[in-house]
Amino acid sequence: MEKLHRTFPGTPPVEALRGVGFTVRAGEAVGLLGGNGAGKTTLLKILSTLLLPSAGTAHVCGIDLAGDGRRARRHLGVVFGGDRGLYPRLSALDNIMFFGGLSGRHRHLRAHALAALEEVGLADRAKSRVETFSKGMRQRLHLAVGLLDRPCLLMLDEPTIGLDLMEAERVRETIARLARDGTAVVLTSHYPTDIDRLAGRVVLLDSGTVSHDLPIAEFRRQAGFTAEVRLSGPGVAPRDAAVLLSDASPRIHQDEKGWRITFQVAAWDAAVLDRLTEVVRRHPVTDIDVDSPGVEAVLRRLALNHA
Ligand SMILES: Nc1ncnc2c1ncn2[C@@H]1O[C@H](COP(=O)(O)OP(=O)(O)OP(=O)(O)O)[C@@H](O)[C@H]1O
Repeated sequence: MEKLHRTFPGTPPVEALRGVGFTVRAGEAVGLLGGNGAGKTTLLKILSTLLLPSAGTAHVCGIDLAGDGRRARRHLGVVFGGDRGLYPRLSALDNIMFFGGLSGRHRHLRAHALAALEEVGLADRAKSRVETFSKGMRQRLHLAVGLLDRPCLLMLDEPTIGLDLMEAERVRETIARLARDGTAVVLTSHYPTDIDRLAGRVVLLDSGTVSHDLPIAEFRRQAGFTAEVRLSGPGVAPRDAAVLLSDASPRIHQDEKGWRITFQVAAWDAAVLDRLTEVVRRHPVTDIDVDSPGVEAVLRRLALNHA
């Protein structure tokens, strides 16, 4: 994508995209993030040829999306979250055959449809009506439709929305496998876990422009700390522990079961470890949890800086 602009007419006009450009390589999964109204859906619509940009260009597998949308579409897969866009009274196989037919694919359609169902773990339910499917199964069927043409670019808009933990994980596993096998993936999600688990890179949109485009490890470093540590123990929170850790802004939580002190480590070094050891030596610490910052911590920090 290069310098993509999209303005929606109105008074005043809305500039949804203001010069967005980035590249997604084969086998790369990019997490497309941004608050409500940042421009994610507009961008996905342009990339799936549903909307033309006001200016700028985008290519998929070397094909100009605006110039030859029909040919480009054969290389694109689009998966939206939620229940939209399936025919409940048709079987899974008939749904996928229908959408395959619409995209102009006729040769070996049935065999490809069955292979896509196999890929998402629905082969044994191929003949069942979609109205008998759980949300997770419907979402996997959406994925199967998106996979039918073996797209080189797969776009997923909130692919795990409304799914339980197990189903969300199954969907994520399928997406991760596709990226490993060489598909370029662009994924939006308001669930940080999706991005943490899947994205190799994060592109953050802010009011229609790219504010961050970083490998995931570097994006996580924007959180401003290396680790969050939680110490807990029985009884009353030790005051000197908070003093020992004072430059790490410790937060103390006390309840009837005991205490918990949470603090952030900017960078691990001997001084931090010494102070931690001192707390453990002086007090009956029963648990130490250490977490690296995830995407959520970064987004929280950026939102705070914004405010
Ligand atoms: N058809 C339209 N007509 C007018 N304005 C629109 C239209 N579609 C989107 N917009 C506006 O463009 C901006 C970007 O919207 P978009 O839906 O792309 O954001 P988003 O990042 O997908 O947000 P969300 O996370 O809430 O889905 C918003 O200000 C929105 O109101």
